Amino acid sequence: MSSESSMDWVETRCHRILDANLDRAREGLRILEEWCRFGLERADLSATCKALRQEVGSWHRPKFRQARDTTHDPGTSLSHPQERQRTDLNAVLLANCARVQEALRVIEEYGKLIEGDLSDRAKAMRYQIYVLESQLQSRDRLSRLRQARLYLVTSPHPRLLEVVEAALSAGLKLVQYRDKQQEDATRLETACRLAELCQRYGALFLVNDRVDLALACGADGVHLGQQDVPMDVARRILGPDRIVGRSTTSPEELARANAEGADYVGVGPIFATPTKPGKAAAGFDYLGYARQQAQQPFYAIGGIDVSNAAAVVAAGADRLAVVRAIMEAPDPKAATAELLQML
Ligand SMILES: Cc1ncc(COP(=O)(O)OP(=O)(O)O)c(N)n1
Ligand SMILES: Cc1nc(C(=O)O)sc1CCOP(=O)(O)O
Ligand SMILES: [Mg+2]
Repeated sequence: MSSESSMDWVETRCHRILDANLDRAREGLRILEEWCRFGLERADLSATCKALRQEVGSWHRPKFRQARDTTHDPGTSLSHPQERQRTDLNAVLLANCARVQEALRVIEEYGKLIEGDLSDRAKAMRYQIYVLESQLQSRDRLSRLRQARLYLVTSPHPRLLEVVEAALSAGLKLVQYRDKQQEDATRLETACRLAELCQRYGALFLVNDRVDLALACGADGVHLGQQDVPMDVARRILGPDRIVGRSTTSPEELARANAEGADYVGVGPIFATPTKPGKAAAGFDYLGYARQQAQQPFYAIGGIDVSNAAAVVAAGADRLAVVRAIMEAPDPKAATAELLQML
């Protein structure tokens, strides 16, 4: 093969690679656009996806399409089990964000051999997709939070991961790691393991009190009490895309949580509880008040289990947070399933 033809040979194959990845990027953007438009009903996000998709389309030169040779493409029959698996909507969004990012990375690299401007534009767009992914994750976190009716707040347990996994296997979708005794190194390690476990089950994972630990383990958010850092500090540290919850026990505390834009609030303790000794019950009166006044999802908490969950729901709670009802259950999976059934 002469050097000229070998150059043509490489160039033709680079055109094929660019052709395939331009299609891949456009297809992935279309999938994200459909959720933004019909799922989130977010005109701004769907317009962003549409504009990005149109721009990628404008890069698709005829010479790239002419290089297409699907018949001899060995990749058409290749597949990986993970490509067929989508555990939930979030997995669809994440997989297609990754698909677009990878395609743009390929266009950026091979574009350097063909068209420098194309490479630069692919690199710039890739960073836009990272931002879009965070926005989708944030919207997704809040929509997943709204769907989560049962909230497990953990307590120290010799087989903590096992208990939490049992509850996750029953369909639990919201976990908060709460441990006031351990030293930080152990808490960080446990938080990281719980974060990984929850991600595997498509559940949201938050850390109690400690914004630093929440940041370090990549948690979906943090739960703040009345004595913890201000909400704006937590958001500045975690970024705008994470969930920040606040405990409330009174109309004054609820008003403050509403004003500071808490993503959700705890409402309790409904009943006095040994898990939080010394805190008087706020009772059904405050629960009824919160139902009227809360401007965000609220979780009734404090002394709740299967024996009184129906009464708490009847008194106005749509969502429940529990510690002992699952952490101290002989069968955490069954206890979780029963509570979910009641919600
Ligand atoms: C969902 C939920 N609601 C309330 C609390 C209590 O938080 P806080 O007031 O910070 O008290 P401690 O949990 O820190 O003892 C919570 N953790 N989760
Ligand atoms: C962690 C916590 N916060 C509360 C509040 O009212 O803010 S009550 C509580 C403990 C709830 O434990 P159990 O489900 O075992 O009663
Ligand atoms: Mg606290």
